Amino acid sequence: MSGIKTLGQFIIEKQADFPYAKGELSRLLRDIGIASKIVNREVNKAGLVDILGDADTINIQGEGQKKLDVYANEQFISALTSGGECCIVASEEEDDFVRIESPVSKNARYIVCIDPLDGSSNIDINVTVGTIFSIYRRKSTEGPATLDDVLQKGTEQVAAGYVIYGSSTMMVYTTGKGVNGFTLDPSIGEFCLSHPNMKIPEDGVIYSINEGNYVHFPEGVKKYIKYAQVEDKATNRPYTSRYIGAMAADIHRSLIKGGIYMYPTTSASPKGKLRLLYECNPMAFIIEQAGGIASDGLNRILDIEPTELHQRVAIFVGSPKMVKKAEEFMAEFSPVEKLSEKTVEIKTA
Ligand SMILES: O=P(O)(O)OC[C@H]1O[C@](O)(COP(=O)(O)O)[C@@H](O)[C@@H]1O
Ligand SMILES: [Mg+2]
Ligand SMILES: [Mg+2]
Repeated sequence: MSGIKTLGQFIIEKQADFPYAKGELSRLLRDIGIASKIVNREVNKAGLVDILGDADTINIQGEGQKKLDVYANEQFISALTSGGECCIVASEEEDDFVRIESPVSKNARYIVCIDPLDGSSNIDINVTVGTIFSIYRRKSTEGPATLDDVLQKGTEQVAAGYVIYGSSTMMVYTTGKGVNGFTLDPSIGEFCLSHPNMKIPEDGVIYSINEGNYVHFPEGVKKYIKYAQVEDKATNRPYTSRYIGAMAADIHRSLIKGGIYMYPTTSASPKGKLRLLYECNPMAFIIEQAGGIASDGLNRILDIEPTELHQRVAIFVGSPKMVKKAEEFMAEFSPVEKLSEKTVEIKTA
């Protein structure tokens, strides 16, 4: 056979990295791969069938759902239900976590957190969208899995990945032993290893942020953006600005080319906009595994203790040199510091 290695073959080969594992995680990844191929099929013909546009429903986040948000959510839950390895799915599109109670999942011990369709506002205009997922092991096997099993820190992830439905369709994932990327070959209907052992460049020249929110950004972010725009040949500035509006795609670009992606707090979203469980933790795990950094501007994303299912958080993620620089600005101008300065002012007045 040719030198092609399919996702299925790769997963089986990597099973040897986990000698005590029974293949459940591999089967879970396989199920996610299958659902993503079904979603890919619909995304690719979205303009031809009645699947574009709004679903006329609102999710728990208060965001209008697209028909494809709903469709992708159903496909992933259905694949994870019939696969038998998942006991709970926590989805961005569901108000509460979904407990999987089928005869085949009786002994299932994995939790999947998922953003079934990321960047869904791109779908109507034929621009890249994605899927982001994160996998945890249940804390205990006693009784039914609970919310406590879902609310684990990002450091507890056993695997995470994303799929981007772009000019080609790719799945990128990690099980904590590096990052590998697979491109869907439509002629054989298989994800094939195309980007082995992915490493993010140490530095980059692309910054990615929704600059329309500029006036609402914290001072540290405003200062970083100005820094990015100043001419300085020694540090390759001014940087280039790029923003697709689908986190998975924007971070994928950083992973390949180097760069920083930021979604800070704003006055409209004082806790940040992106979701810790479905978006930030999985992308942070992948980027760290590729040699990058992911923080909320001051603290490592993976160390944040989740307290609620749909928790939001600020994120600065990408090439280590760029994220460290942005963190320097955040530390210098953080509200915490400002608050203490203010306290001093009040005390001395
Ligand atoms: O339009 P904004 O505010 O820049 O937000 C874009 C961000 O929101 C998201 O689209 C949220 O994803 P969903 O489509 O899953 O809700 C991110 O992927 C993206 O980076
Ligand atoms: Mg999203
Ligand atoms: Mg989504």
